[in-house]
Amino acid sequence: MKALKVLSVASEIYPFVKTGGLADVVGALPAALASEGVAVTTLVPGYPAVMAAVESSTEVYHYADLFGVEARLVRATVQGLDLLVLDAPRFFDRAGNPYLGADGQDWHDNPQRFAALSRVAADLGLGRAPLYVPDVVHTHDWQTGLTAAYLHYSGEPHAPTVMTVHNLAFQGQFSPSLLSAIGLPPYAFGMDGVEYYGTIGYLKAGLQLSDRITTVSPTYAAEIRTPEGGMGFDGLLRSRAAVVSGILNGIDTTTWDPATDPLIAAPFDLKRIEARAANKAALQERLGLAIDPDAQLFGVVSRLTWQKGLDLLVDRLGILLGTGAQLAILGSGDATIAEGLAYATVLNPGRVAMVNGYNEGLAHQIQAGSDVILVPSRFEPCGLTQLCALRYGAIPLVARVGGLADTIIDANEVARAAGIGTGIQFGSVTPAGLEAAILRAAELWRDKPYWQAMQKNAMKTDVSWSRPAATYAALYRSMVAIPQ
Ligand SMILES: Nc1ncnc2c1ncn2[C@@H]1O[C@H](COP(=O)(O)OP(=O)(O)O[C@H]2O[C@H](CO)[C@@H](O)[C@H](O)[C@H]2O)[C@@H](O)[C@H]1O
Repeated sequence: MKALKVLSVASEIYPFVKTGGLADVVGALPAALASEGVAVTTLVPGYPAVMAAVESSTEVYHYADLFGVEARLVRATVQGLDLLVLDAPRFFDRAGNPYLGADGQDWHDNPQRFAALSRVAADLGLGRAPLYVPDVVHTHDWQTGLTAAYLHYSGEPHAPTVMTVHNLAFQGQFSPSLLSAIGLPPYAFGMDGVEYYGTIGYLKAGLQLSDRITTVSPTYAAEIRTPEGGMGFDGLLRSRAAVVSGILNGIDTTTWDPATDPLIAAPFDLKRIEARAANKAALQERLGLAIDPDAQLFGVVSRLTWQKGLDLLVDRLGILLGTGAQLAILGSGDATIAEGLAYATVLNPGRVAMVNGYNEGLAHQIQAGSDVILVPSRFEPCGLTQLCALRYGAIPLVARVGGLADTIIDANEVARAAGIGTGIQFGSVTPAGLEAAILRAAELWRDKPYWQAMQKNAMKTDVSWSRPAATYAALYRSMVAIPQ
């Protein structure tokens, strides 16, 4: 079968630039899809970290004036990834976060920066760079949403588009006065175009004008079509329900392999599950927690935002500690949430530890050494942390929302009797809901044979990219038949 050429377009990609799970998925898709006969090329902005990684490249296109700046589009293979890099120094050669300046505010020219990324993706989709012409254009999140608009308003034949929503909370809304500056015609500013509650909506444009829409779990695909979960887009998504689907994320099972992980203290697998104990002791030691094999150790690896529900944990910390448990947190983000958690460590030395920051090694150690991984999210499109937890035999305790609902089998009475169950879910994402789940976790912890059965069930769960990749490949193949 002829390899299908898919242009994936995103504002971040692991291992070069990551602020969240989007980067992990964008970085993992190419390898996962290669075995499905799909050749993915990823278009990303030329941030300093990306430019530094590019050793040699070929120029594919040159822009004398891309929304006011000069730019080159170059192609390079870096660490096995086939990249198209938008080298536009005046937009992307800036230290720090892809979206925010050192003052924590959005870069003032974000509308132009991400319009430029989308404009280039559209030019490729229109076949304007003969060195690379994709069969399908796959965009991710609001930063690439205008791609579908540029293609649509070109009025020319072009590659079909699919947009994946990793998080509906980030919508990219900008002033309508920018319409001509970002190269859109006046008639694009309507309900069936890019207009969104009086603004130009980048995510709106993608959701309205892409041929297909996916999100990262079936449950989230259903939730976003409801007023509670739609964040303003439920009506649009209901009207486009026929082209909306949910495809679960996977994780890189080579990087996340407890049998070979060089970042953890002691390797283990299904047959040597008892070796987890050495990882637990090493983690307790590293974080200054009491070295106690019997204390149930809860771990958190998370962005600290309202979405992730960690304020609920602060609220019910007393309950958790009351069961004799310990808590290890790694997170970065919202200063108020971080302060609440840091204060808890001061009050509970040896029982609560918090590391504020981004740390990959520690993330692996928390997965390998914790007994439970907490993910009390208010909403969760898919979630990767609980997938890593399954693979590492750390029992996920999760809110029953989005991809968390789809990936964890709750160890309720029926599941327990049947010997199935991979984790603990709670339905009401409130302090009381979390409290009940923590108390259930404590009770299950006392039933050691069942706890170990759960760990084994968890570790046997397929969290790889193989099934999702096959589903994406089938979707792309169904799209190349779309007449434009
Ligand atoms: N301080 C830290 N140090 C080290 N590692 C850290 C870390 N904080 C987070 N991580 C890791 O980064 C990844 C983030 O994944 P999430 O699924 O939580 O993504 P996020 O909510 O950012 O993204 C959105 O996109 C992804 C991808 O589609 C969806 O799964 C998700 O539901 C959606 O909200 C996880 O592997 C996590 O362990």
